[in-house]
Formats: sequence, C-alpha cells, structure tokens
Amino acid sequence: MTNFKPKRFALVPAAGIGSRMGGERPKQYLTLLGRPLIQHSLSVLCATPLIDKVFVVLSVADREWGRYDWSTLGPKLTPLFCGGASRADSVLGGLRAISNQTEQSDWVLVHDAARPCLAPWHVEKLVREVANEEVGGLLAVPVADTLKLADVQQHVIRTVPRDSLWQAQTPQMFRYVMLRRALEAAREVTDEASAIEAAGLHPRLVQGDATNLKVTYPLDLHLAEWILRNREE
Ligand SMILES: Nc1ccn([C@@H]2O[C@H](COP(=O)(O)OP(=O)(O)OP(=O)(O)O)[C@@H](O)[C@H]2O)c(=O)n1
Ligand SMILES: C[C@](O)(CO)[C@H](O)COP(=O)(O)O
Repeated sequence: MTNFKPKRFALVPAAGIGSRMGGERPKQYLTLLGRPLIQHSLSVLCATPLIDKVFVVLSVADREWGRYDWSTLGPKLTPLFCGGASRADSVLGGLRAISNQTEQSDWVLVHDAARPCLAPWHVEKLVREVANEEVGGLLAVPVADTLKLADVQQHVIRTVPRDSLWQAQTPQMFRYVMLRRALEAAREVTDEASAIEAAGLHPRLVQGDATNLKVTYPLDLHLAEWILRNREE
C-alpha cells in the first residue's frame, strides 16, 4: 500500500492594482519596514515547514516583481504571471497553472498578498484545525461591533444582530480539486469560501485575530507597520 500524504501549497494572489490605496504602485509593492509589503507574508509562508511550495499570482503586465531579489526566501517560491481581472480570476488562473504539480487531494492555502501581518501561528492554527475537516476552512474573526443596515442616504434602517457573524480573512484552505471546481462554477465571489459555499458546502471558521488585517486604505499601512514592529517573535 502506498503511504500517500497530501501536500500543502500556498497560492498568493498579487495581481491587484490597489485602487482604494491610491498609490503610484500596486500596494503589494509599497515599502513596509524596508521591504516590499508582499515579502512579509511570503517570508512566513516560505519559512514554515507546513507549506511545501509557495506560488505568487502576478499580473501578466507586472513590472515590479523583477526589480527585487527574492532568493533569500529560498527555493519554495515560484511566480506565476497569470493574474486575471478579479481576485477570483487570479486564484483560478493560479490553480490552473499549477495543475501539473498537484494531486486532487492536496491542500491549497490562498492568502492575500495584501495581508502582510500573517504570523506563523496563524498558519499553524489554520492547518491544525482544518486538517481533519472534510471541506476545508478559513481564518476569520467574530464581529465585535454593533452592525447597522443603511439606506442610500446613509440613514440606519435597522441594527443587524451580530451573533454568529464573522469577518473572513486569509489564508483560506481547501482541497485543490474542490476549490478549482467551485471557482469554475462561481466566478463572482470575493473569497474562496464563498465559492465553496455556493457549491452547498460549509467551510470551518478558525478564529484568527485582528492583526492579520488587509491593507486596503492608506491608514492600514500604518497599522500594519505598527503591528509588525510591536510583534513579539
Ligand atoms: N485582479 C485581481 C485583484 C486582486 N488580487 C489580489 O487579491 C488580494 C485582495 O484584493 P484587494 O485587497 O481588493 O486588492 P486590490 O484589488 O489590489 O485593491 P482594490 O480593490 O482597492 O483595487 C490582493 O492581494 C490583490 O493583489 C488579484 O490577485 N487579482
Ligand atoms: C478574501 C478577503 O480578504 C476576505 O476578507 C477579501 O474578501 C478580499 O477583499 P476584496 O477587497 O473583496 O478583494
């Protein structure tokens, strides 16, 4: 009998333009503590023994990646110049590009390039808690604020009960074949879990924390810098 052990691959969509950030360069290349923003999470993903390979999905028009030396991150890292028009298109393009390197049951951990404060313990907790899940799962945090439903004039219609509401983060961890099929069937989604849900399945929520923020607006870059500076290794 063969002792087949599924591998774990990280897939990092990094083909966005960062329109809400409004910078001169896509936000994944903005400088954060002296390094391109994307390098922070790539370092964590490349360093952990829990991940076999790390694929970065870049725009076909990317002119920034080649300006940096990535060799310090080691041999696990491979850029794929196959990004699409949306995040979901980029992830699907990446999954297709690695099809000859994956088995159906291998795990794929999709992580936003725009979340630079990913810590080793985030990855460890996700992998540990999802390992025995049939469907897969994602890091997320329970909603802490009171939620208001608004009309177009920005007046409150009503308060929405926040019980059972979580904010999705990344990484999101699913089996290669399940994720690819789900994304091929549901392209208008903003995360992988939504595609899996559209297939009628129920991903596991793994509680992360607010430090794994997504850099979306200029203030987020300052928050990310503060988090990384003050993190105890
Ligand atoms: N066509 C796209 C759009 C987004 N992304 C990636 O998906 C992640 C999350 O997306 P978001 O924060 O929305 O990034 P942008 O699309 O770059 O930002 P914006 O929506 O403000 O333009 C980012 O790492 C981004 O690079 C991608 O790979 N391909
Ligand atoms: C995947 C994600 O990071 C979960 O919070 C998020 O949905 C991606 O953000 P976008 O702005 O919708 O691309």
